[in-house]
Amino acid sequence: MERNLNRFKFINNKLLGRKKPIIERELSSEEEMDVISDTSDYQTETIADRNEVLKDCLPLLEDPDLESKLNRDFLKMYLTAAFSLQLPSQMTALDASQPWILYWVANSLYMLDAAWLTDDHKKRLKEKIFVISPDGGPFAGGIGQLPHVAATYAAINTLTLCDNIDNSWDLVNRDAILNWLLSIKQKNGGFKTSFTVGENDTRGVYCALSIASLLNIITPELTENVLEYLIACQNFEGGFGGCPQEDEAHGGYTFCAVAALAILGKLDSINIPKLIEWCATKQYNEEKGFCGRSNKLVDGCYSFWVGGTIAILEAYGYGDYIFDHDSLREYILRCCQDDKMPGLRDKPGKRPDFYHTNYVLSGLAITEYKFDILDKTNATSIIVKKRDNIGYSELNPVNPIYGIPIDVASKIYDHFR
Ligand SMILES: CC(C)=CCC/C(C)=C/CC/C(C)=C/COP(=O)(O)OP(=O)(O)O
Ligand SMILES: [Zn+2]
Repeated sequence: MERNLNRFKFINNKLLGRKKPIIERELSSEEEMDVISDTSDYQTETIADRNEVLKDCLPLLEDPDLESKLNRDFLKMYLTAAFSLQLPSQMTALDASQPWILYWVANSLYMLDAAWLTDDHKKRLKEKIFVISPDGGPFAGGIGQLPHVAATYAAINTLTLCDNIDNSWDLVNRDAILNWLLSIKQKNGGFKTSFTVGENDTRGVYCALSIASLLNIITPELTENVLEYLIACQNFEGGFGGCPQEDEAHGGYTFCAVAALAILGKLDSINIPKLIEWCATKQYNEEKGFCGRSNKLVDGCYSFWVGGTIAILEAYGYGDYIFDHDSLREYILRCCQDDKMPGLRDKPGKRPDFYHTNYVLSGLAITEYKFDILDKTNATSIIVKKRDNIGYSELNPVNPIYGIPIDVASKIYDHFR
């Protein structure tokens, strides 16, 4: 047993993960019948971790006294407190992510009820963004920091949610943002996160294209080689890794690649059936929610990263029932909220936070609507219909490509055209 454990640790540490060689074999249909996933004899860290999660989730999923209902008022209290209370000191770790916090809070409030994001909130959000970057962009994560593509994405989404309060959309320096995006563009079609430094992966591509399409500053120079870069990120699993020809498929990087392809109007350039299969297999039967990578743990934020990817596919006509909507709702409503702690969380045992509140809520909104698109060359022209026979949490529908409500995305798009 001890020997086995060491062997599995060796396999886990040295062979699994990003360096794992890929072995694919076609099975005959008879062989397929014999393949039963039976891990009962083995104990690996992965299996032990998942069993712990199941121990926490199953009682909540099966509790007859627990109601599968969103506690909207509790969430409102949690989100509005962000405007009046000093944030806890542990949040200094997010010092370079200030526009992200603003976006998560504003977006969550707006999804719950557009009127809950008041004009006073909007003015304060807008002021904060322009205090960080008084020149109107590109935007940094905090005062005195370098402009960053993810901070600029979050800042533009926040200003979009603020609905041009005090004419703030016209204070955005679109020329400076375009020139800066071109300065972080790489020859291989990717984007670095900052000028000369930072990561180059599908997050950068998505943020750059999302910003540029909302502000109407997309040029041929900006999109040169981007399609080739994204196509090369889809791997044998069907999902997308962060970088071309390199990475394990991951829900976050897959969302970024698929949303970027939608903005380019090029979803038909990838292997859609494999992508659908990969997305569908990220939902666990037992926990009912999504994980972000094969054999990893369920996490509420993938309700959006994977659920949003599926909603994009649905909008572009690639299928209506790629995942089990009712099951995801059960995971979200029973395992991601708690009547003692406001806010939404990754999984039972974790503390709620603004990031998970935003993406779990966005995922919940996605379960309640059917997605379609009016004009495939305009990613803000997504439309929705309420799904039949599914619960309703009175959430404003989200445009899954931009991660903001449909109405505000199309409003800023129209403003700059
Ligand atoms: C717009 C933008 C910048 C989007 C970012 C998308 C993205 C990459 C999201 C992933 C976030 C996440 C939960 C990472 C955890 O990885 P992990 O390895 O700790 O967790 P795992 O075990 O679930 O894979
Ligand atoms: Zn998460």
